[in-house]
Amino acid sequence: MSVVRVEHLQLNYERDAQRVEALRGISFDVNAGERVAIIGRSGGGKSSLMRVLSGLLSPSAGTVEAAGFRMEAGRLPPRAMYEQVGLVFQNYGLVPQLSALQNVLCGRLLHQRSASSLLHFPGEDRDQARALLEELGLGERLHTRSSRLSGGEQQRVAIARLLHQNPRVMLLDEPIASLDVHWARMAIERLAGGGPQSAERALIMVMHDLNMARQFATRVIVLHHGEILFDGDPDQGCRLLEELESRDATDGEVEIAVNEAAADATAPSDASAPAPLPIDGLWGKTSFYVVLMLLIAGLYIWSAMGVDFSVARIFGNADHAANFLSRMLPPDFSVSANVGKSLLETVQMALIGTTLAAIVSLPIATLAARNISARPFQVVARLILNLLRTIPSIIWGLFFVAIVGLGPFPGILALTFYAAGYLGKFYYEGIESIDPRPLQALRTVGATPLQRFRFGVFPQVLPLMLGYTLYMLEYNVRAASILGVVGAGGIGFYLYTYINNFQYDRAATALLFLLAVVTVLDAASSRLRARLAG
Ligand SMILES: Nc1ncnc2c1ncn2[C@@H]1O[C@H](COP(=O)(O)OP(=O)(O)OP(=O)(O)O)[C@@H](O)[C@H]1O
Repeated sequence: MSVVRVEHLQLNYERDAQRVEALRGISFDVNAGERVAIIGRSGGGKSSLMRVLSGLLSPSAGTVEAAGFRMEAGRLPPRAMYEQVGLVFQNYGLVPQLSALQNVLCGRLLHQRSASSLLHFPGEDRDQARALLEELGLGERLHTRSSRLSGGEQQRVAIARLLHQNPRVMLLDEPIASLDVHWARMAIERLAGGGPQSAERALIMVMHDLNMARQFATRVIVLHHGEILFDGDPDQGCRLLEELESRDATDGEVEIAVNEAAADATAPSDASAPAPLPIDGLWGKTSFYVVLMLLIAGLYIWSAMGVDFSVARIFGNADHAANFLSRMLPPDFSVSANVGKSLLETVQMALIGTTLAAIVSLPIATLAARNISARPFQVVARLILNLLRTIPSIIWGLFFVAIVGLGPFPGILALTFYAAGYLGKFYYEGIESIDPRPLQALRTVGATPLQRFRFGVFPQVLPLMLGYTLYMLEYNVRAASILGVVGAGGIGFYLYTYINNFQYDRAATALLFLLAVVTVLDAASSRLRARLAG
């Protein structure tokens, strides 16, 4: 009984405004119980075929039917197909920050319908995932982050995930390339299912190792330049490819020899003679840089004149500066109690403001990220974040003092709004920089968009987000220290009052306290951020 039917399948890519025909109208059927190896030279279209069979790309023309689900031009399959069709990616497609066990559990995402599955998987699923990993020799690595596993171990985790998904059609893009013969045999036998299951399953595997293809496949398809060159007996197919490869290798040698001869013939007779200097080009470049430097210098002079910038004014008023500094010393520590209390309030404001900003900005950033959100949401979310960022925290402070009155509360709101603008930008840029391959893999286990965010995006971006949030906290302590100027709480109130009343020795105490707190916080935050980055 055929479980995969491919008819006149074409797949084109666009590259540099040119059409690349990766698959040129191929047709074949695969029956339950078959183990088909797709082999061929590099660029022949093997991975492209896998992407279409797994529903990651829709055909440019022709149709594909996998386990009863039909795909055609512009039509991707429904999520339900992944109950029947699964894929092991060439690059494994594991989420690097999740453990081996968690990655395998992702194979069951299609079956997890309750919201609680975003936090934990049922015990039965966990037991089965554990057993699969033990079977594949990874019993000691259950809780190891997949990024810390070797290539062969990662490949076995990806195979265990597919086994946990347990589809009828198993697609495998070089599934055993990193495995030794023992684990390769073990994995293929396990995938084929053994017993009654083997009659129901179909394995379609891209393979580079022809010995493995001979050993493990019941049928071989040779893909060459997007066309099927051969479909049938494994030994015959592998021999054909070997011939093709040796013929191409010989052609290559001839080509290289011909090219070398041609290069010799055109080489200048005195190879050691220096090449003449392109005088015109050199002068052109130099004059360009001279003009550029003059323009930049002009820009600085224009700006300095515009703001009446004068070095003489700094040095000419040195006695004022000395007077100002001398009045700060020695600091008046009699105000330590008040200053200490307001400094504590400053830190509390920054802590609450930053936390609220992180909570507010995460959903907005998710909507703003190009790789996971739709265009209209991106535009609106980015506009909101731009607006929040454009207004300085002190102006937000003024707004909120006018709305809710004096005290630290409007200060917290000001910090929340201002920091949310920055954090949102940092977060969405972080989300856009994640590795897209694990997300694709989660699509092929039938994960919902929310599940893809929870298990694919969030673990990848979390260390980065925590780092940014800590950095924002550092920044917010400084920002909170000035909000008191507009009556929005914190140490700024005392700083402003002391300076206005010419009590510079008291202001010095407030500044020293602030410096101490900021220094301690910076050191702690840098350490934490370094650990998160590692
Ligand atoms: N995203 C893409 N955009 C443009 N062209 C692509 C893209 N992916 C693949 N191609 C082109 O399509 C053709 C088939 O590529 P494909 O990756 O399917 O080959 P392959 O047989 O899997 O190669 P390999 O054995 O090296 O992995 C190649 O010419 C390749 O350059």
